[in-house]
Amino acid sequence: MIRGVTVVPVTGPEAVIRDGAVAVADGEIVYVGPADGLPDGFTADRVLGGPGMVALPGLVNAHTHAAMTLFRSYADDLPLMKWLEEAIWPLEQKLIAEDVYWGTLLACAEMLLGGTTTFADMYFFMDRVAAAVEKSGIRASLSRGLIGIAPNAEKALKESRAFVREWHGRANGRITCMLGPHAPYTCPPDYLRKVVAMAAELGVGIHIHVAETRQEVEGIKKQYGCSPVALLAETGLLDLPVLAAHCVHLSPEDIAILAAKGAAVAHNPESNMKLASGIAPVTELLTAGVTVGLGTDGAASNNNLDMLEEMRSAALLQKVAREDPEALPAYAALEMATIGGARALGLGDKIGTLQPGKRADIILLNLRRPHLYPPHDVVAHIVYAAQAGDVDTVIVDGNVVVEGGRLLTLDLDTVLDNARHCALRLVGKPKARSLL
Ligand SMILES: N[C@@H](CCSC[C@H]1O[C@@H](n2cnc3c(=O)[nH]cnc32)[C@H](O)[C@@H]1O)C(=O)O
Ligand SMILES: [Zn+2]
Repeated sequence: MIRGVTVVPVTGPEAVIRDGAVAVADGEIVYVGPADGLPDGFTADRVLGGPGMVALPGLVNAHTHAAMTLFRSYADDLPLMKWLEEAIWPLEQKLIAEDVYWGTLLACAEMLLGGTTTFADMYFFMDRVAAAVEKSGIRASLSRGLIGIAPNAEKALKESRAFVREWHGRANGRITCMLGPHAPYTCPPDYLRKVVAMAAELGVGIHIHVAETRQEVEGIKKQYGCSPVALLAETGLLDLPVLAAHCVHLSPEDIAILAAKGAAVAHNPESNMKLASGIAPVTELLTAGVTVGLGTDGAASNNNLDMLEEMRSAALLQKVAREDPEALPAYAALEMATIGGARALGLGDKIGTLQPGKRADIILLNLRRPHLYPPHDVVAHIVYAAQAGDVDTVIVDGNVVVEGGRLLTLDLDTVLDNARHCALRLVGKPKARSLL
């Protein structure tokens, strides 16, 4: 049980419970409300919380490549295609299973300590990613990245099927799976059709990068005579549950298609800013009724996995883009980082708000900090002023994994040392400013 806290359940813009309580049994939330409204005779084996603490749903990072933490600050200040083709993809050729395991554990440590309880990942060596998720105690939706034009395209598709069969629903349901065709520019329509057939057969959704850059949209138009979104609709991909990352360059028709098909978008404002990809039409997407989650993308293009910071960036970016301070208000950003992301991952019934019947993915922020005083507006504080270091407690699926700002599931020094060792082997000769 959590008590003596302010509860922000993310069930409505005004829903704030002062002196609230959240009770959990068998990993499920059984009560959310005022502390004095708890059922008579309710006893708890363990009581968390205290003055100055705020309980809210764990944050959902709706798009990342966790093991790319190993490439953090390896290649900065480049546009997407140059970054991918000249820096990242050559290094990824050298990745071994061990690297992905330690890189993912590093990401899980960073995310949990910053209040993220769920992430959507697209990468490879996914068995190792799943093992890291299982060990760290975080929740994740995992997709094996598929590049249709690569020599391993068919093999990767087979691997995906085996991966979904083995891992979907594992770790007490903390792990779910999707198929991960990388993007329309790396997966030709015929390949996408095979992915669609397999996803339908397995009963899983699809995680894909869409309309990330102007160059992508122009290339697809030239090759197929339509937009990336229209091309995906044509292959039948949008008839399945879809998590579309980026969606920066969309026409009004594209937005209408996404809305009509019920596709969800993962908005990644910091990655989009850093790679100078552009500004996603988040306000228009929300107005059209599209589900929008929030993601960091990989640490190599962000360069952190901090969802509190990402909420702030999302809100500020919409305001600047539209020259409208009322655009994407604090509560809308908080929704995107919680229930929006949960829905985008197909987990809207399970997580994303604090409500009875949902799994207990709960975080406590400590508001008794100089930069969070005085607390005029708790939601504005969470979005505009809080930092990862304010996360005190993290609960995933009813298990306490962070307490007093310390990770209980992993030995941090071991994770850091192994990640450094992997990074050093990958780059060979460190660059001048490297501290490896
Ligand atoms: N190369 C893999 C499959 C790709 S996994 C997903 C890929 O997405 C790449 N990636 C990361 N961020 C972005 C982005 O913002 N846009 C496009 N691709 C990205 C990432 O580097 C990785 O190569 C194989 O051997 O089968
Ligand atoms: Zn990505």
